[in-house]
Amino acid sequence: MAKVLVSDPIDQAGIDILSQVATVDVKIGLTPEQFVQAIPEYDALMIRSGSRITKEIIEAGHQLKIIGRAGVGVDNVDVPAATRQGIVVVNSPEGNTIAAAEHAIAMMLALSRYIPDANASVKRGEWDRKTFVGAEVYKKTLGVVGLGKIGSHVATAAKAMGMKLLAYDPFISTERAEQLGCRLVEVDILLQEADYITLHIPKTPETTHLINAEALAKMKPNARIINCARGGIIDEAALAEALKAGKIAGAALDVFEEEPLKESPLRALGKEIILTPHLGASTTEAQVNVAIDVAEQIRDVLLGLPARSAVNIPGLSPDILEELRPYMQLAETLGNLVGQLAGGRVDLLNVKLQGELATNKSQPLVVAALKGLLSQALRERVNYVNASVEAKERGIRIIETRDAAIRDYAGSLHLSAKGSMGEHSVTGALLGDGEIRITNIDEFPINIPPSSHMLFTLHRDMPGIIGKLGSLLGSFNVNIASMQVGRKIVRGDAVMVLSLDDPLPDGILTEITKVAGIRDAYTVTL
Ligand SMILES: NC(=O)C1=CN([C@@H]2O[C@H](COP(=O)(O)OP(=O)(O)OC[C@H]3O[C@@H](n4cnc5c(N)ncnc54)[C@H](O)[C@@H]3O)[C@@H](O)[C@H]2O)C=CC1
Ligand SMILES: O=C(O)CCC(=O)C(=O)O
Repeated sequence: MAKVLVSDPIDQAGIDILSQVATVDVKIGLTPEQFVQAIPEYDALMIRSGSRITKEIIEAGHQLKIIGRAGVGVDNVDVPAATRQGIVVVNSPEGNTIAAAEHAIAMMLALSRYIPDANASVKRGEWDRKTFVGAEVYKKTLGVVGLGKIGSHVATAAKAMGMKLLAYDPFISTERAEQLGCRLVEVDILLQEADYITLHIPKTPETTHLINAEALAKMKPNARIINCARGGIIDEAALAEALKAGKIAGAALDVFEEEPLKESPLRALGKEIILTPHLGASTTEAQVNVAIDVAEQIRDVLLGLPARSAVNIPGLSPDILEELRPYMQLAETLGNLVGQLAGGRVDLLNVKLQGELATNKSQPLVVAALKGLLSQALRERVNYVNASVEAKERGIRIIETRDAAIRDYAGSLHLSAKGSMGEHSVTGALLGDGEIRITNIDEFPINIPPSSHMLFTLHRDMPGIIGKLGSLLGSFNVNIASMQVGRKIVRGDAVMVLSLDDPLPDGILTEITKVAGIRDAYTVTL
């Protein structure tokens, strides 16, 4: 049975789903060293934001097939390292949207009315009504940085509270912003005009310290900023300075440059700052949602099915995959075949998507062809996740072309590869029942299904050659299952394709090329 390691607190609903297909070990609070030691025996790993999955941990996970992040941000996983190792990384893009948005709204209101400090003072036995005179959000301007799922929900709620809305998001259309009642502006305008700023962007090199001393200096003295997105988007030292100097009025932070928050000048500040320990997703509802969402994906991947929210397999959604499934096998088989014909060290793969396959949706077929091409070298180490990375690292150039003209089949795939044994091409298609047919080899027409052991020859079409080859194979005790000749003109160049019941013994290829008229011979194992 497969084994899953759960290294952060996950709702029981998720554990129950995992237990349908795997043995589940819950081990919270592992040190990096303990992680490296533990991980080799696991097929899957399920985490929240508490575990940092480094390259070292990933490289030690020899059996890992999937890392599931029960939440949105995958910045605590070294995704490139996982991709290189062929490990699918999945998340739950929507399971905690509402929880995080509501936390941001709660932070905005709590900050405006000093609720945490007022509450603490009453609990201390005080009755101080002067210190905690707050501000209304009604008719104030909220600047939303990042108008994605969470930012959109925050905008909708804030609009209902009578706030005016600005938004900064270079990847969102003006129409979408207008639909949400937001005026789309540049970041500087937002910083200068907003009374409240709320951040809902991922942490990337571009967004790291987006809110630094310079940005803080542009904000109004009455402005308050909320970060329920990711630590490090705000420069914490600069924020502490700005709050101390009264350059802005307040800040509410749920996320920090380093978590858990250690020694920090932020702790020394008063009612103008609220700090929560990364609670954005911490609602019962969100935790059930993300646990179920991610556990289902882990279960599916362990059962050999696709994941619906893989962050490192672009374009391979289950719907598209379902539609393309029969063609994926075709692409892999042809990739494997052309890779063997072209020899090792392929440096160019040309993939032509023909007929009804000539659409953008067919892009995963290129990945499948690459997977097939690399399978001789990498065996089970290559998969849909790492095929493109592996190809790039090996310097394989990929040319993808589309030709919508319908030929003999509704959709067909033409691959050509240049390698150490020259340039070779194959074309293939599917019969009505989904059976694969190789329809062309090196531009010679044939019609043959792939088989485990195949022999291809390039020869002159002349009497007696088939018989000689048959006798030679017979003398080596190799049984021929089927045979076909493809030629363009009578007595011209031709290819012969043989399906064999047995693998070819060593040395026989040299004997085959000694047969008069045979120029080249290639064996292929599929
Ligand atoms: N505090 C917590 O517990 C939680 C935090 N999060 C964090 O909230 C953030 C937002 O999550 P979602 O709304 O689900 O993501 P999303 O992907 O739906 O939205 C992110 C938006 O940011 C925009 N964006 C990307 N780069 C940008 C840039 N340089 N400048 C401005 N906008 C940019 C994108 O166009 C997108 O519209 C993420 O960082 C996520 O990790 C999410 C859930 C819980
Ligand atoms: O797992 C958590 O509680 C954190 C959630 C979060 O930050 C995210 O989903 O990006």
